[in-house]
Amino acid sequence: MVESIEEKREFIIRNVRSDDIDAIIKVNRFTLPENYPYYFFVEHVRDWGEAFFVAVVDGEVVGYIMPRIETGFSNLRNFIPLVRKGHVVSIAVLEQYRRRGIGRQLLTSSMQKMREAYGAEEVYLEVRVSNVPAISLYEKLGYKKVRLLKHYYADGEDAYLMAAPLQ
Ligand SMILES: CC(=O)SCCNC(=O)CCNC(=O)[C@H](O)C(C)(C)COP(=O)(O)OP(=O)(O)OC[C@H]1O[C@@H](n2cnc3c(N)ncnc32)[C@H](O)[C@@H]1OP(=O)(O)O
Ligand SMILES: [Zn+2]
Repeated sequence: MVESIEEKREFIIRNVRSDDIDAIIKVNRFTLPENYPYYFFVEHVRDWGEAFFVAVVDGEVVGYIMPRIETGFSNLRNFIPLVRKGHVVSIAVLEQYRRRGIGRQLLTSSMQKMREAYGAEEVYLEVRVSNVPAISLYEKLGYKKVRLLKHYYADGEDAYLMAAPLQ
């Protein structure tokens, strides 16, 4: 019998740097149909870099979370003034590195900084209704489905808008 001793190499989570952008774009193109122009990544690194994290294994970027901060109506509470909201624009982990806690740690690190560095009181995102792995991760971290966004994606699929308080 051949035994496979595949060691799971350790990952680190660190803040994004400008020279990570090419690697982040590669991860994004491998993992998601929602892609963005180069300058979009540059602006998010520049403006929201304290809450923008990458996961690195053996010096290679294998995952990222790209956030922004917005001011608008609360997704969680009615009849209150405008709030600062973290918006998870995109999160992804290369397939071969999934299910070892990277996505969870990217999300918790970013949510903490949304509050500490930018004063966000809540966080939200959109996710395909068929994306069971991502929805499971979000629910584990306290997100609730607050709205159904019909035909949100270019291919016609619906999205859930999911949101969580930051504390
Ligand atoms: C706002 C947006 O960007 S929406 C789009 C989200 N991104 C994508 O869909 C890209 C493709 N998918 C991915 O990159 C990954 O699957 C991610 C980012 C969603 C999750 O990354 P991972 O590193 O695998 O997550 P992680 O290992 O931290 O999982 C944490 C928990 O989420 C849940 N979860 C993760 N993957 C799955 C799955 N395939 N099935 C069920 N539950 C899952 C589990 O509860 C898991 O905990 P457990 O492993 O102890 O059971
Ligand atoms: Zn969004």
